[in-house]
Amino acid sequence: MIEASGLWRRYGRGATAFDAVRGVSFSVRRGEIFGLLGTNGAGKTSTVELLEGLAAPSKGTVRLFGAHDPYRDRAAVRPHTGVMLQEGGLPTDLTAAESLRMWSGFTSDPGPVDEALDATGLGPRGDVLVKNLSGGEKRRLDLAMATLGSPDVLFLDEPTTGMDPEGRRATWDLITSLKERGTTIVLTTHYLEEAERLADHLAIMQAGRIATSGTVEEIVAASPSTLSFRLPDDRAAGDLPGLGTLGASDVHTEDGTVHVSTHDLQRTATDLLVWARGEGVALAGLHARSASLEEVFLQVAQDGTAGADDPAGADDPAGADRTDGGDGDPAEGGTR
Ligand SMILES: Nc1ncnc2c1ncn2[C@@H]1O[C@H](COP(=O)(O)OP(=O)(O)OP(=O)(O)O)[C@@H](O)[C@H]1O
Repeated sequence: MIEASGLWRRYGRGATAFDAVRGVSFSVRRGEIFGLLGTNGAGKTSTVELLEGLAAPSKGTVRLFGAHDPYRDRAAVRPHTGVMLQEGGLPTDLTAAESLRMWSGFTSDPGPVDEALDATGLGPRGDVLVKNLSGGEKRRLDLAMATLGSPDVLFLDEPTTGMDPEGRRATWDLITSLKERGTTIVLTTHYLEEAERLADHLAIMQAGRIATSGTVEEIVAASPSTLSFRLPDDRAAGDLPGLGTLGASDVHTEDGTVHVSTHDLQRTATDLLVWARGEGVALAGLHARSASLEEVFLQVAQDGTAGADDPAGADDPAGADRTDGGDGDPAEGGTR
């Protein structure tokens, strides 16, 4: 349903040019939820706007529904897509229900407004002016608008930011039910739990690039698992078998607890326990766990920071061949 190949997005030109997206590729199949994660400024929104057809890439291609360029074939693509931007820009002097009714007029095949209000938990707030809705309620209204036309592809940019835990869970349920009806969804989020719960596969962006991608299991499996324990007072980490013997990648001690990192948890745990039994050593508080998505995310953020001072486009020898903000084409200007 979505194919992004070698996407670049450059803001500005000349000395102030900045490549916010630097060679991003991925594909999303029908009925999948694709999660895009990354630190602030990593390039998520800049990427999603290219998928939405709000701007053209400086380089690379986007195809929706097999053959359509969402920027050039906007008229064909737009009726089948739903977009929830990070900032909705709703008219503030309409009520929630009036906003949805107005939006119905722009939407092909809109569903009933009452259903959209109920599905997003706004049923009792339909007659409230948008300017009087809370931040979380406005996000719900944005979501109601994005889903009003039962889109085949739905773009959700940080859909639950500002929502309370109940609203977040209700939104997760709604997103899950949309997926069950076959909607293809691209989701950006800062909530790792949200990505873990919803996304079939995800990518973590850093400094305009995809640092890692796959299912949560695949992403986490690439990072080491950890065995933690305390040794008796008369023992130190140096007494343990060597890294090679344990199949471990690192051993370090922090506040009296030994942490052993390994990509083969079963082997390292077995070898460690066999050693402990042979030596008559008790491993107090022994704890084994796989890496978490949070650890991988933090690792990517750290590595990316270290390498983020590349000059814009330094590894793009051809240079971006189109720029945002030029040539009198309003859609190519910065959209925010
Ligand atoms: N119109 C613009 N002109 C110049 N730079 C821009 C423009 N829009 C975005 N940027 C820059 O591009 C980079 C990526 O921004 P983007 O909004 O895509 O990041 P993001 O991953 O969505 O961040 P966040 O999680 O904070 O929403 C940032 O450094 C941002 O300052």
